[in-house]
Amino acid sequence: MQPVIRNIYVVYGSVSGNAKELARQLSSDSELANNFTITLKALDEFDPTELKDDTFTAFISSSFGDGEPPSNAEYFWQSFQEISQPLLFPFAVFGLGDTAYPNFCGFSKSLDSALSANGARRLINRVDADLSYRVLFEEWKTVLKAVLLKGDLRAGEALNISVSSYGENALFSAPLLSATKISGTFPSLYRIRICIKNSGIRYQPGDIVHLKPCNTEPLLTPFAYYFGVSVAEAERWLKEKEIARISKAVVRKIASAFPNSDLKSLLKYKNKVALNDYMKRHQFNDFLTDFYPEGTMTINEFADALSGIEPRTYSIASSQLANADVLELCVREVWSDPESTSPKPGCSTAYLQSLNIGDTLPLFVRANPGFHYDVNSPSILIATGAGIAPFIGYLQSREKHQSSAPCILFFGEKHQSVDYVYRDEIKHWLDSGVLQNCFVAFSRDQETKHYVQDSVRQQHAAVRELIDMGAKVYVCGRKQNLASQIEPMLNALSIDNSEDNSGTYKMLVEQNRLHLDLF
Ligand SMILES: Cc1cc2nc3c(=O)[nH]c(=O)nc-3n(C[C@H](O)[C@H](O)[C@H](O)COP(=O)(O)O)c2cc1C
Repeated sequence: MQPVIRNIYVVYGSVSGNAKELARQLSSDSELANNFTITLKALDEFDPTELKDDTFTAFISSSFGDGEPPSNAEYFWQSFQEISQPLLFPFAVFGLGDTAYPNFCGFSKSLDSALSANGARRLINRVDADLSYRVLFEEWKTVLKAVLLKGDLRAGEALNISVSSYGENALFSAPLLSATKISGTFPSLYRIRICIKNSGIRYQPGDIVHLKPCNTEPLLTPFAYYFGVSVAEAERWLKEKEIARISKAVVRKIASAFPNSDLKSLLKYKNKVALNDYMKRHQFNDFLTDFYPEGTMTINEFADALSGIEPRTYSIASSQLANADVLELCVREVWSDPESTSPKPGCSTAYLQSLNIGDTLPLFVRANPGFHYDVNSPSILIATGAGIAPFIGYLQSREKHQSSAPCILFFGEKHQSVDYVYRDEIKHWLDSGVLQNCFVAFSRDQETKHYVQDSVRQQHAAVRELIDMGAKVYVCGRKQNLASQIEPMLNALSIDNSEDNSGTYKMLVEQNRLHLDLF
């Protein structure tokens, strides 16, 4: 016979207060309070070895870092590892987390299995809740009451409401809603709209989509020719292999299995720059024809040496506040050696171009907390090209929040006539006061190149004013174009005639007001 439960401990681990609020709510439930003695504690104040089998413990905790305990559960978790005696009490775990983190509900999952491994009796199946935790909490509470007040143990064993998280080994298949070319200068930008309805995916502007493409006909055909097989056969061996991006590790593997003197020389340290340049401008089919006569290796020997396709990452270009079921991307097409007479599409470019509306894209979303937007703070957004993507999400969320903190946008591209992407949306945001100003820099519209950093310098007074108001600065664009420009661009804003001209950049970094997303 199971011992009678007389007491309930509600213990929580919480940083920003979500788990604590749920714990408070549970501990003050009148039906439970009428039947049990209830104690509410933070996990760090709780000693599980004190509990007897007449005390049910409800663990409610979030996860932080890489699926680690929140700060007020760290001491508990460390002491827990040292417990040697068996635990006898009945328990249930309700975890709060965010599916955008790779280790979704990592701490509550570890806690649930460690309690059970130490002998504690799980009365209710664990719940892994995402940001919509309130709805799941109500369901959990109903089951908890059925178990504790009515002795309905089956209800606890049958509960199955956890949110599953997506990752590299559990991709969500998201139907394509539309793919529109939105800029003219080659290589172009595309606006991709994807349906995430019923996925449970929650994201914030600034977060990242990992898309796992596969190789399609334009990439597979040259391999079919080279190996003398059908495209279907090439697809069978190479569909999921990284054939568009050459990596040193794979080149070394092939060179060691199939020695070649030219390749051996290229792999020497002194030829590092030449090798990097070769890898940047070529794909593996060029590599095969450049170094190996046909017949040197079979398609399966070649496939064995290759690695699997790495997911491609893109900044999300939308806010879920604007549309919870749709996720947007702003993607630049990739061609190897775009200046040559016969550029070849990258894997993801060819893959996206092969899709029809309604086809599904395998993906997952990861949080990027360093680039989340603070709607309550004045802000300066600086983007080049596809770097506009997260800022579209920021501006959508500003609109929904009716943010009154001022915001200005700088955007750089090549030609105003064909590359001014999101022009209508920007105009709407300017007209409606969501955005206070937008300064554009089109580099190729005049004799001397004019870049986004030149616009920032020109608008010195407006930028300085916002910085003095405490503005946060967000910069997104290609590393190659922007990385070396940011520090001088911001330091040029330091007060005129000031002796210390290194002030603004250092100050923004020290105050955590400079957010960079360079790709
Ligand atoms: C910096 C940071 C790191 C986080 N790391 C994780 C994580 O690794 N796994 C997870 O599931 N959730 C993670 N989260 C999400 C929190 O667990 C989630 O927001 C939770 O609702 C917070 O609850 P609390 O207010 O009780 O602490 C993280 C949140 C932040 C801000």
